[in-house]
Amino acid sequence: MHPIRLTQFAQGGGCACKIPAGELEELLGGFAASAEPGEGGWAAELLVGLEGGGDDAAVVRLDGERAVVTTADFFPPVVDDPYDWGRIAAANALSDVYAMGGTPLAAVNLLAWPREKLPTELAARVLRGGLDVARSAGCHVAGGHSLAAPEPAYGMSVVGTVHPERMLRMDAAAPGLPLTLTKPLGTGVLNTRHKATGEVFAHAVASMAALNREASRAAVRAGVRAGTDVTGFGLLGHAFKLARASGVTAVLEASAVPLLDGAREAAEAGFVSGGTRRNLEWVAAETEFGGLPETDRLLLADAQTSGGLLVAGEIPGHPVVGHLTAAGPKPVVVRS
Ligand SMILES: Nc1ncnc2c1ncn2[C@@H]1O[C@H](COP(=O)(O)OP(=O)(O)OP(=O)(O)O)[C@@H](O)[C@H]1O
Ligand SMILES: [Mg+2]
Repeated sequence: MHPIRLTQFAQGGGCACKIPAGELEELLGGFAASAEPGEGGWAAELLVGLEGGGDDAAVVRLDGERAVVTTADFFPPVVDDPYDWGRIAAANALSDVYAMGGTPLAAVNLLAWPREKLPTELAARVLRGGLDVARSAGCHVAGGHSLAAPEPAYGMSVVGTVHPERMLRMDAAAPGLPLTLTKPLGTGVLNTRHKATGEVFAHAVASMAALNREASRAAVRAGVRAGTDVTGFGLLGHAFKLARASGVTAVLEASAVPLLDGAREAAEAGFVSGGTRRNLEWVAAETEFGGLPETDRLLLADAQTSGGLLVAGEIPGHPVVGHLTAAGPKPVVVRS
């Protein structure tokens, strides 16, 4: 077990400590509609903003072939190892650029650190993890901001580019398309177990620290136009957001959804975060579950940290977990 258990300094955990989806939408309601330019007008055309429930990142057009993608993400420690936490947080922040089909160019660190409680040397290892993952993505880490705070938090703001006609948008999914998921679910329950017991799940760490770059490139190459990444709102929450924004119904085949080893056992043993339970509550009214058992519902709602891409289309080598139909009575249907 790690000598200093970073997860014990966090109340919540990773993407599971996001403000619940319903509350966030209430908070942001009217934010997009009220956005009128000042006297000089806008400096650039906004291609993707908060309309329709928001997307993974904001996108503004530069010209006919290039647009700028911008996003930010930071969260408390999800694992005890500082270097791994840094890698995971960076992969997660970069992921929102990949979720738009873009290429990250430069990032700046966002760091909150309880200076009296934790040694600076640990913070340096967190930043090192972030730097190593960003470098592997070909993305500069060229600055940042640091804050003394009661709880540690780390992440990045990332800027990238994307072709304006080849983005993976939340609102461009169409009936008849398959749904592909590029990483297995279960990081939420395994992180919750890690926080409670100190057991290390190396395969979950490897999955969270892995970039969504290849999946994103393959999707864009395959002509996919709609997608998102599966993070704090779980597969169900993100599938709902995609279906709602596109005006379609997402049909998920529960048995086709891959799980990390040990995820089902962790869920059955009760290592379920508050975030996951709130996800399930949020989507319950929008989802037709049939007779799907509670554990399976929780796993489909499991709040992921640095999860995979969910795209409307096929990516060779990744499982199809459902398909899209014309809008039915519910935006999400789960078949057992
Ligand atoms: N404080 C905020 N002000 C304005 N918009 C916000 C704020 N917090 C979240 N949003 C927007 O709400 C939407 C949903 O946020 P969320 O963090 O779930 O998206 P996300 O970045 O794709 O998440 P993740 O990083 O977990 O993939 C996004 O469009 C995001 O930009
Ligand atoms: Mg996202």
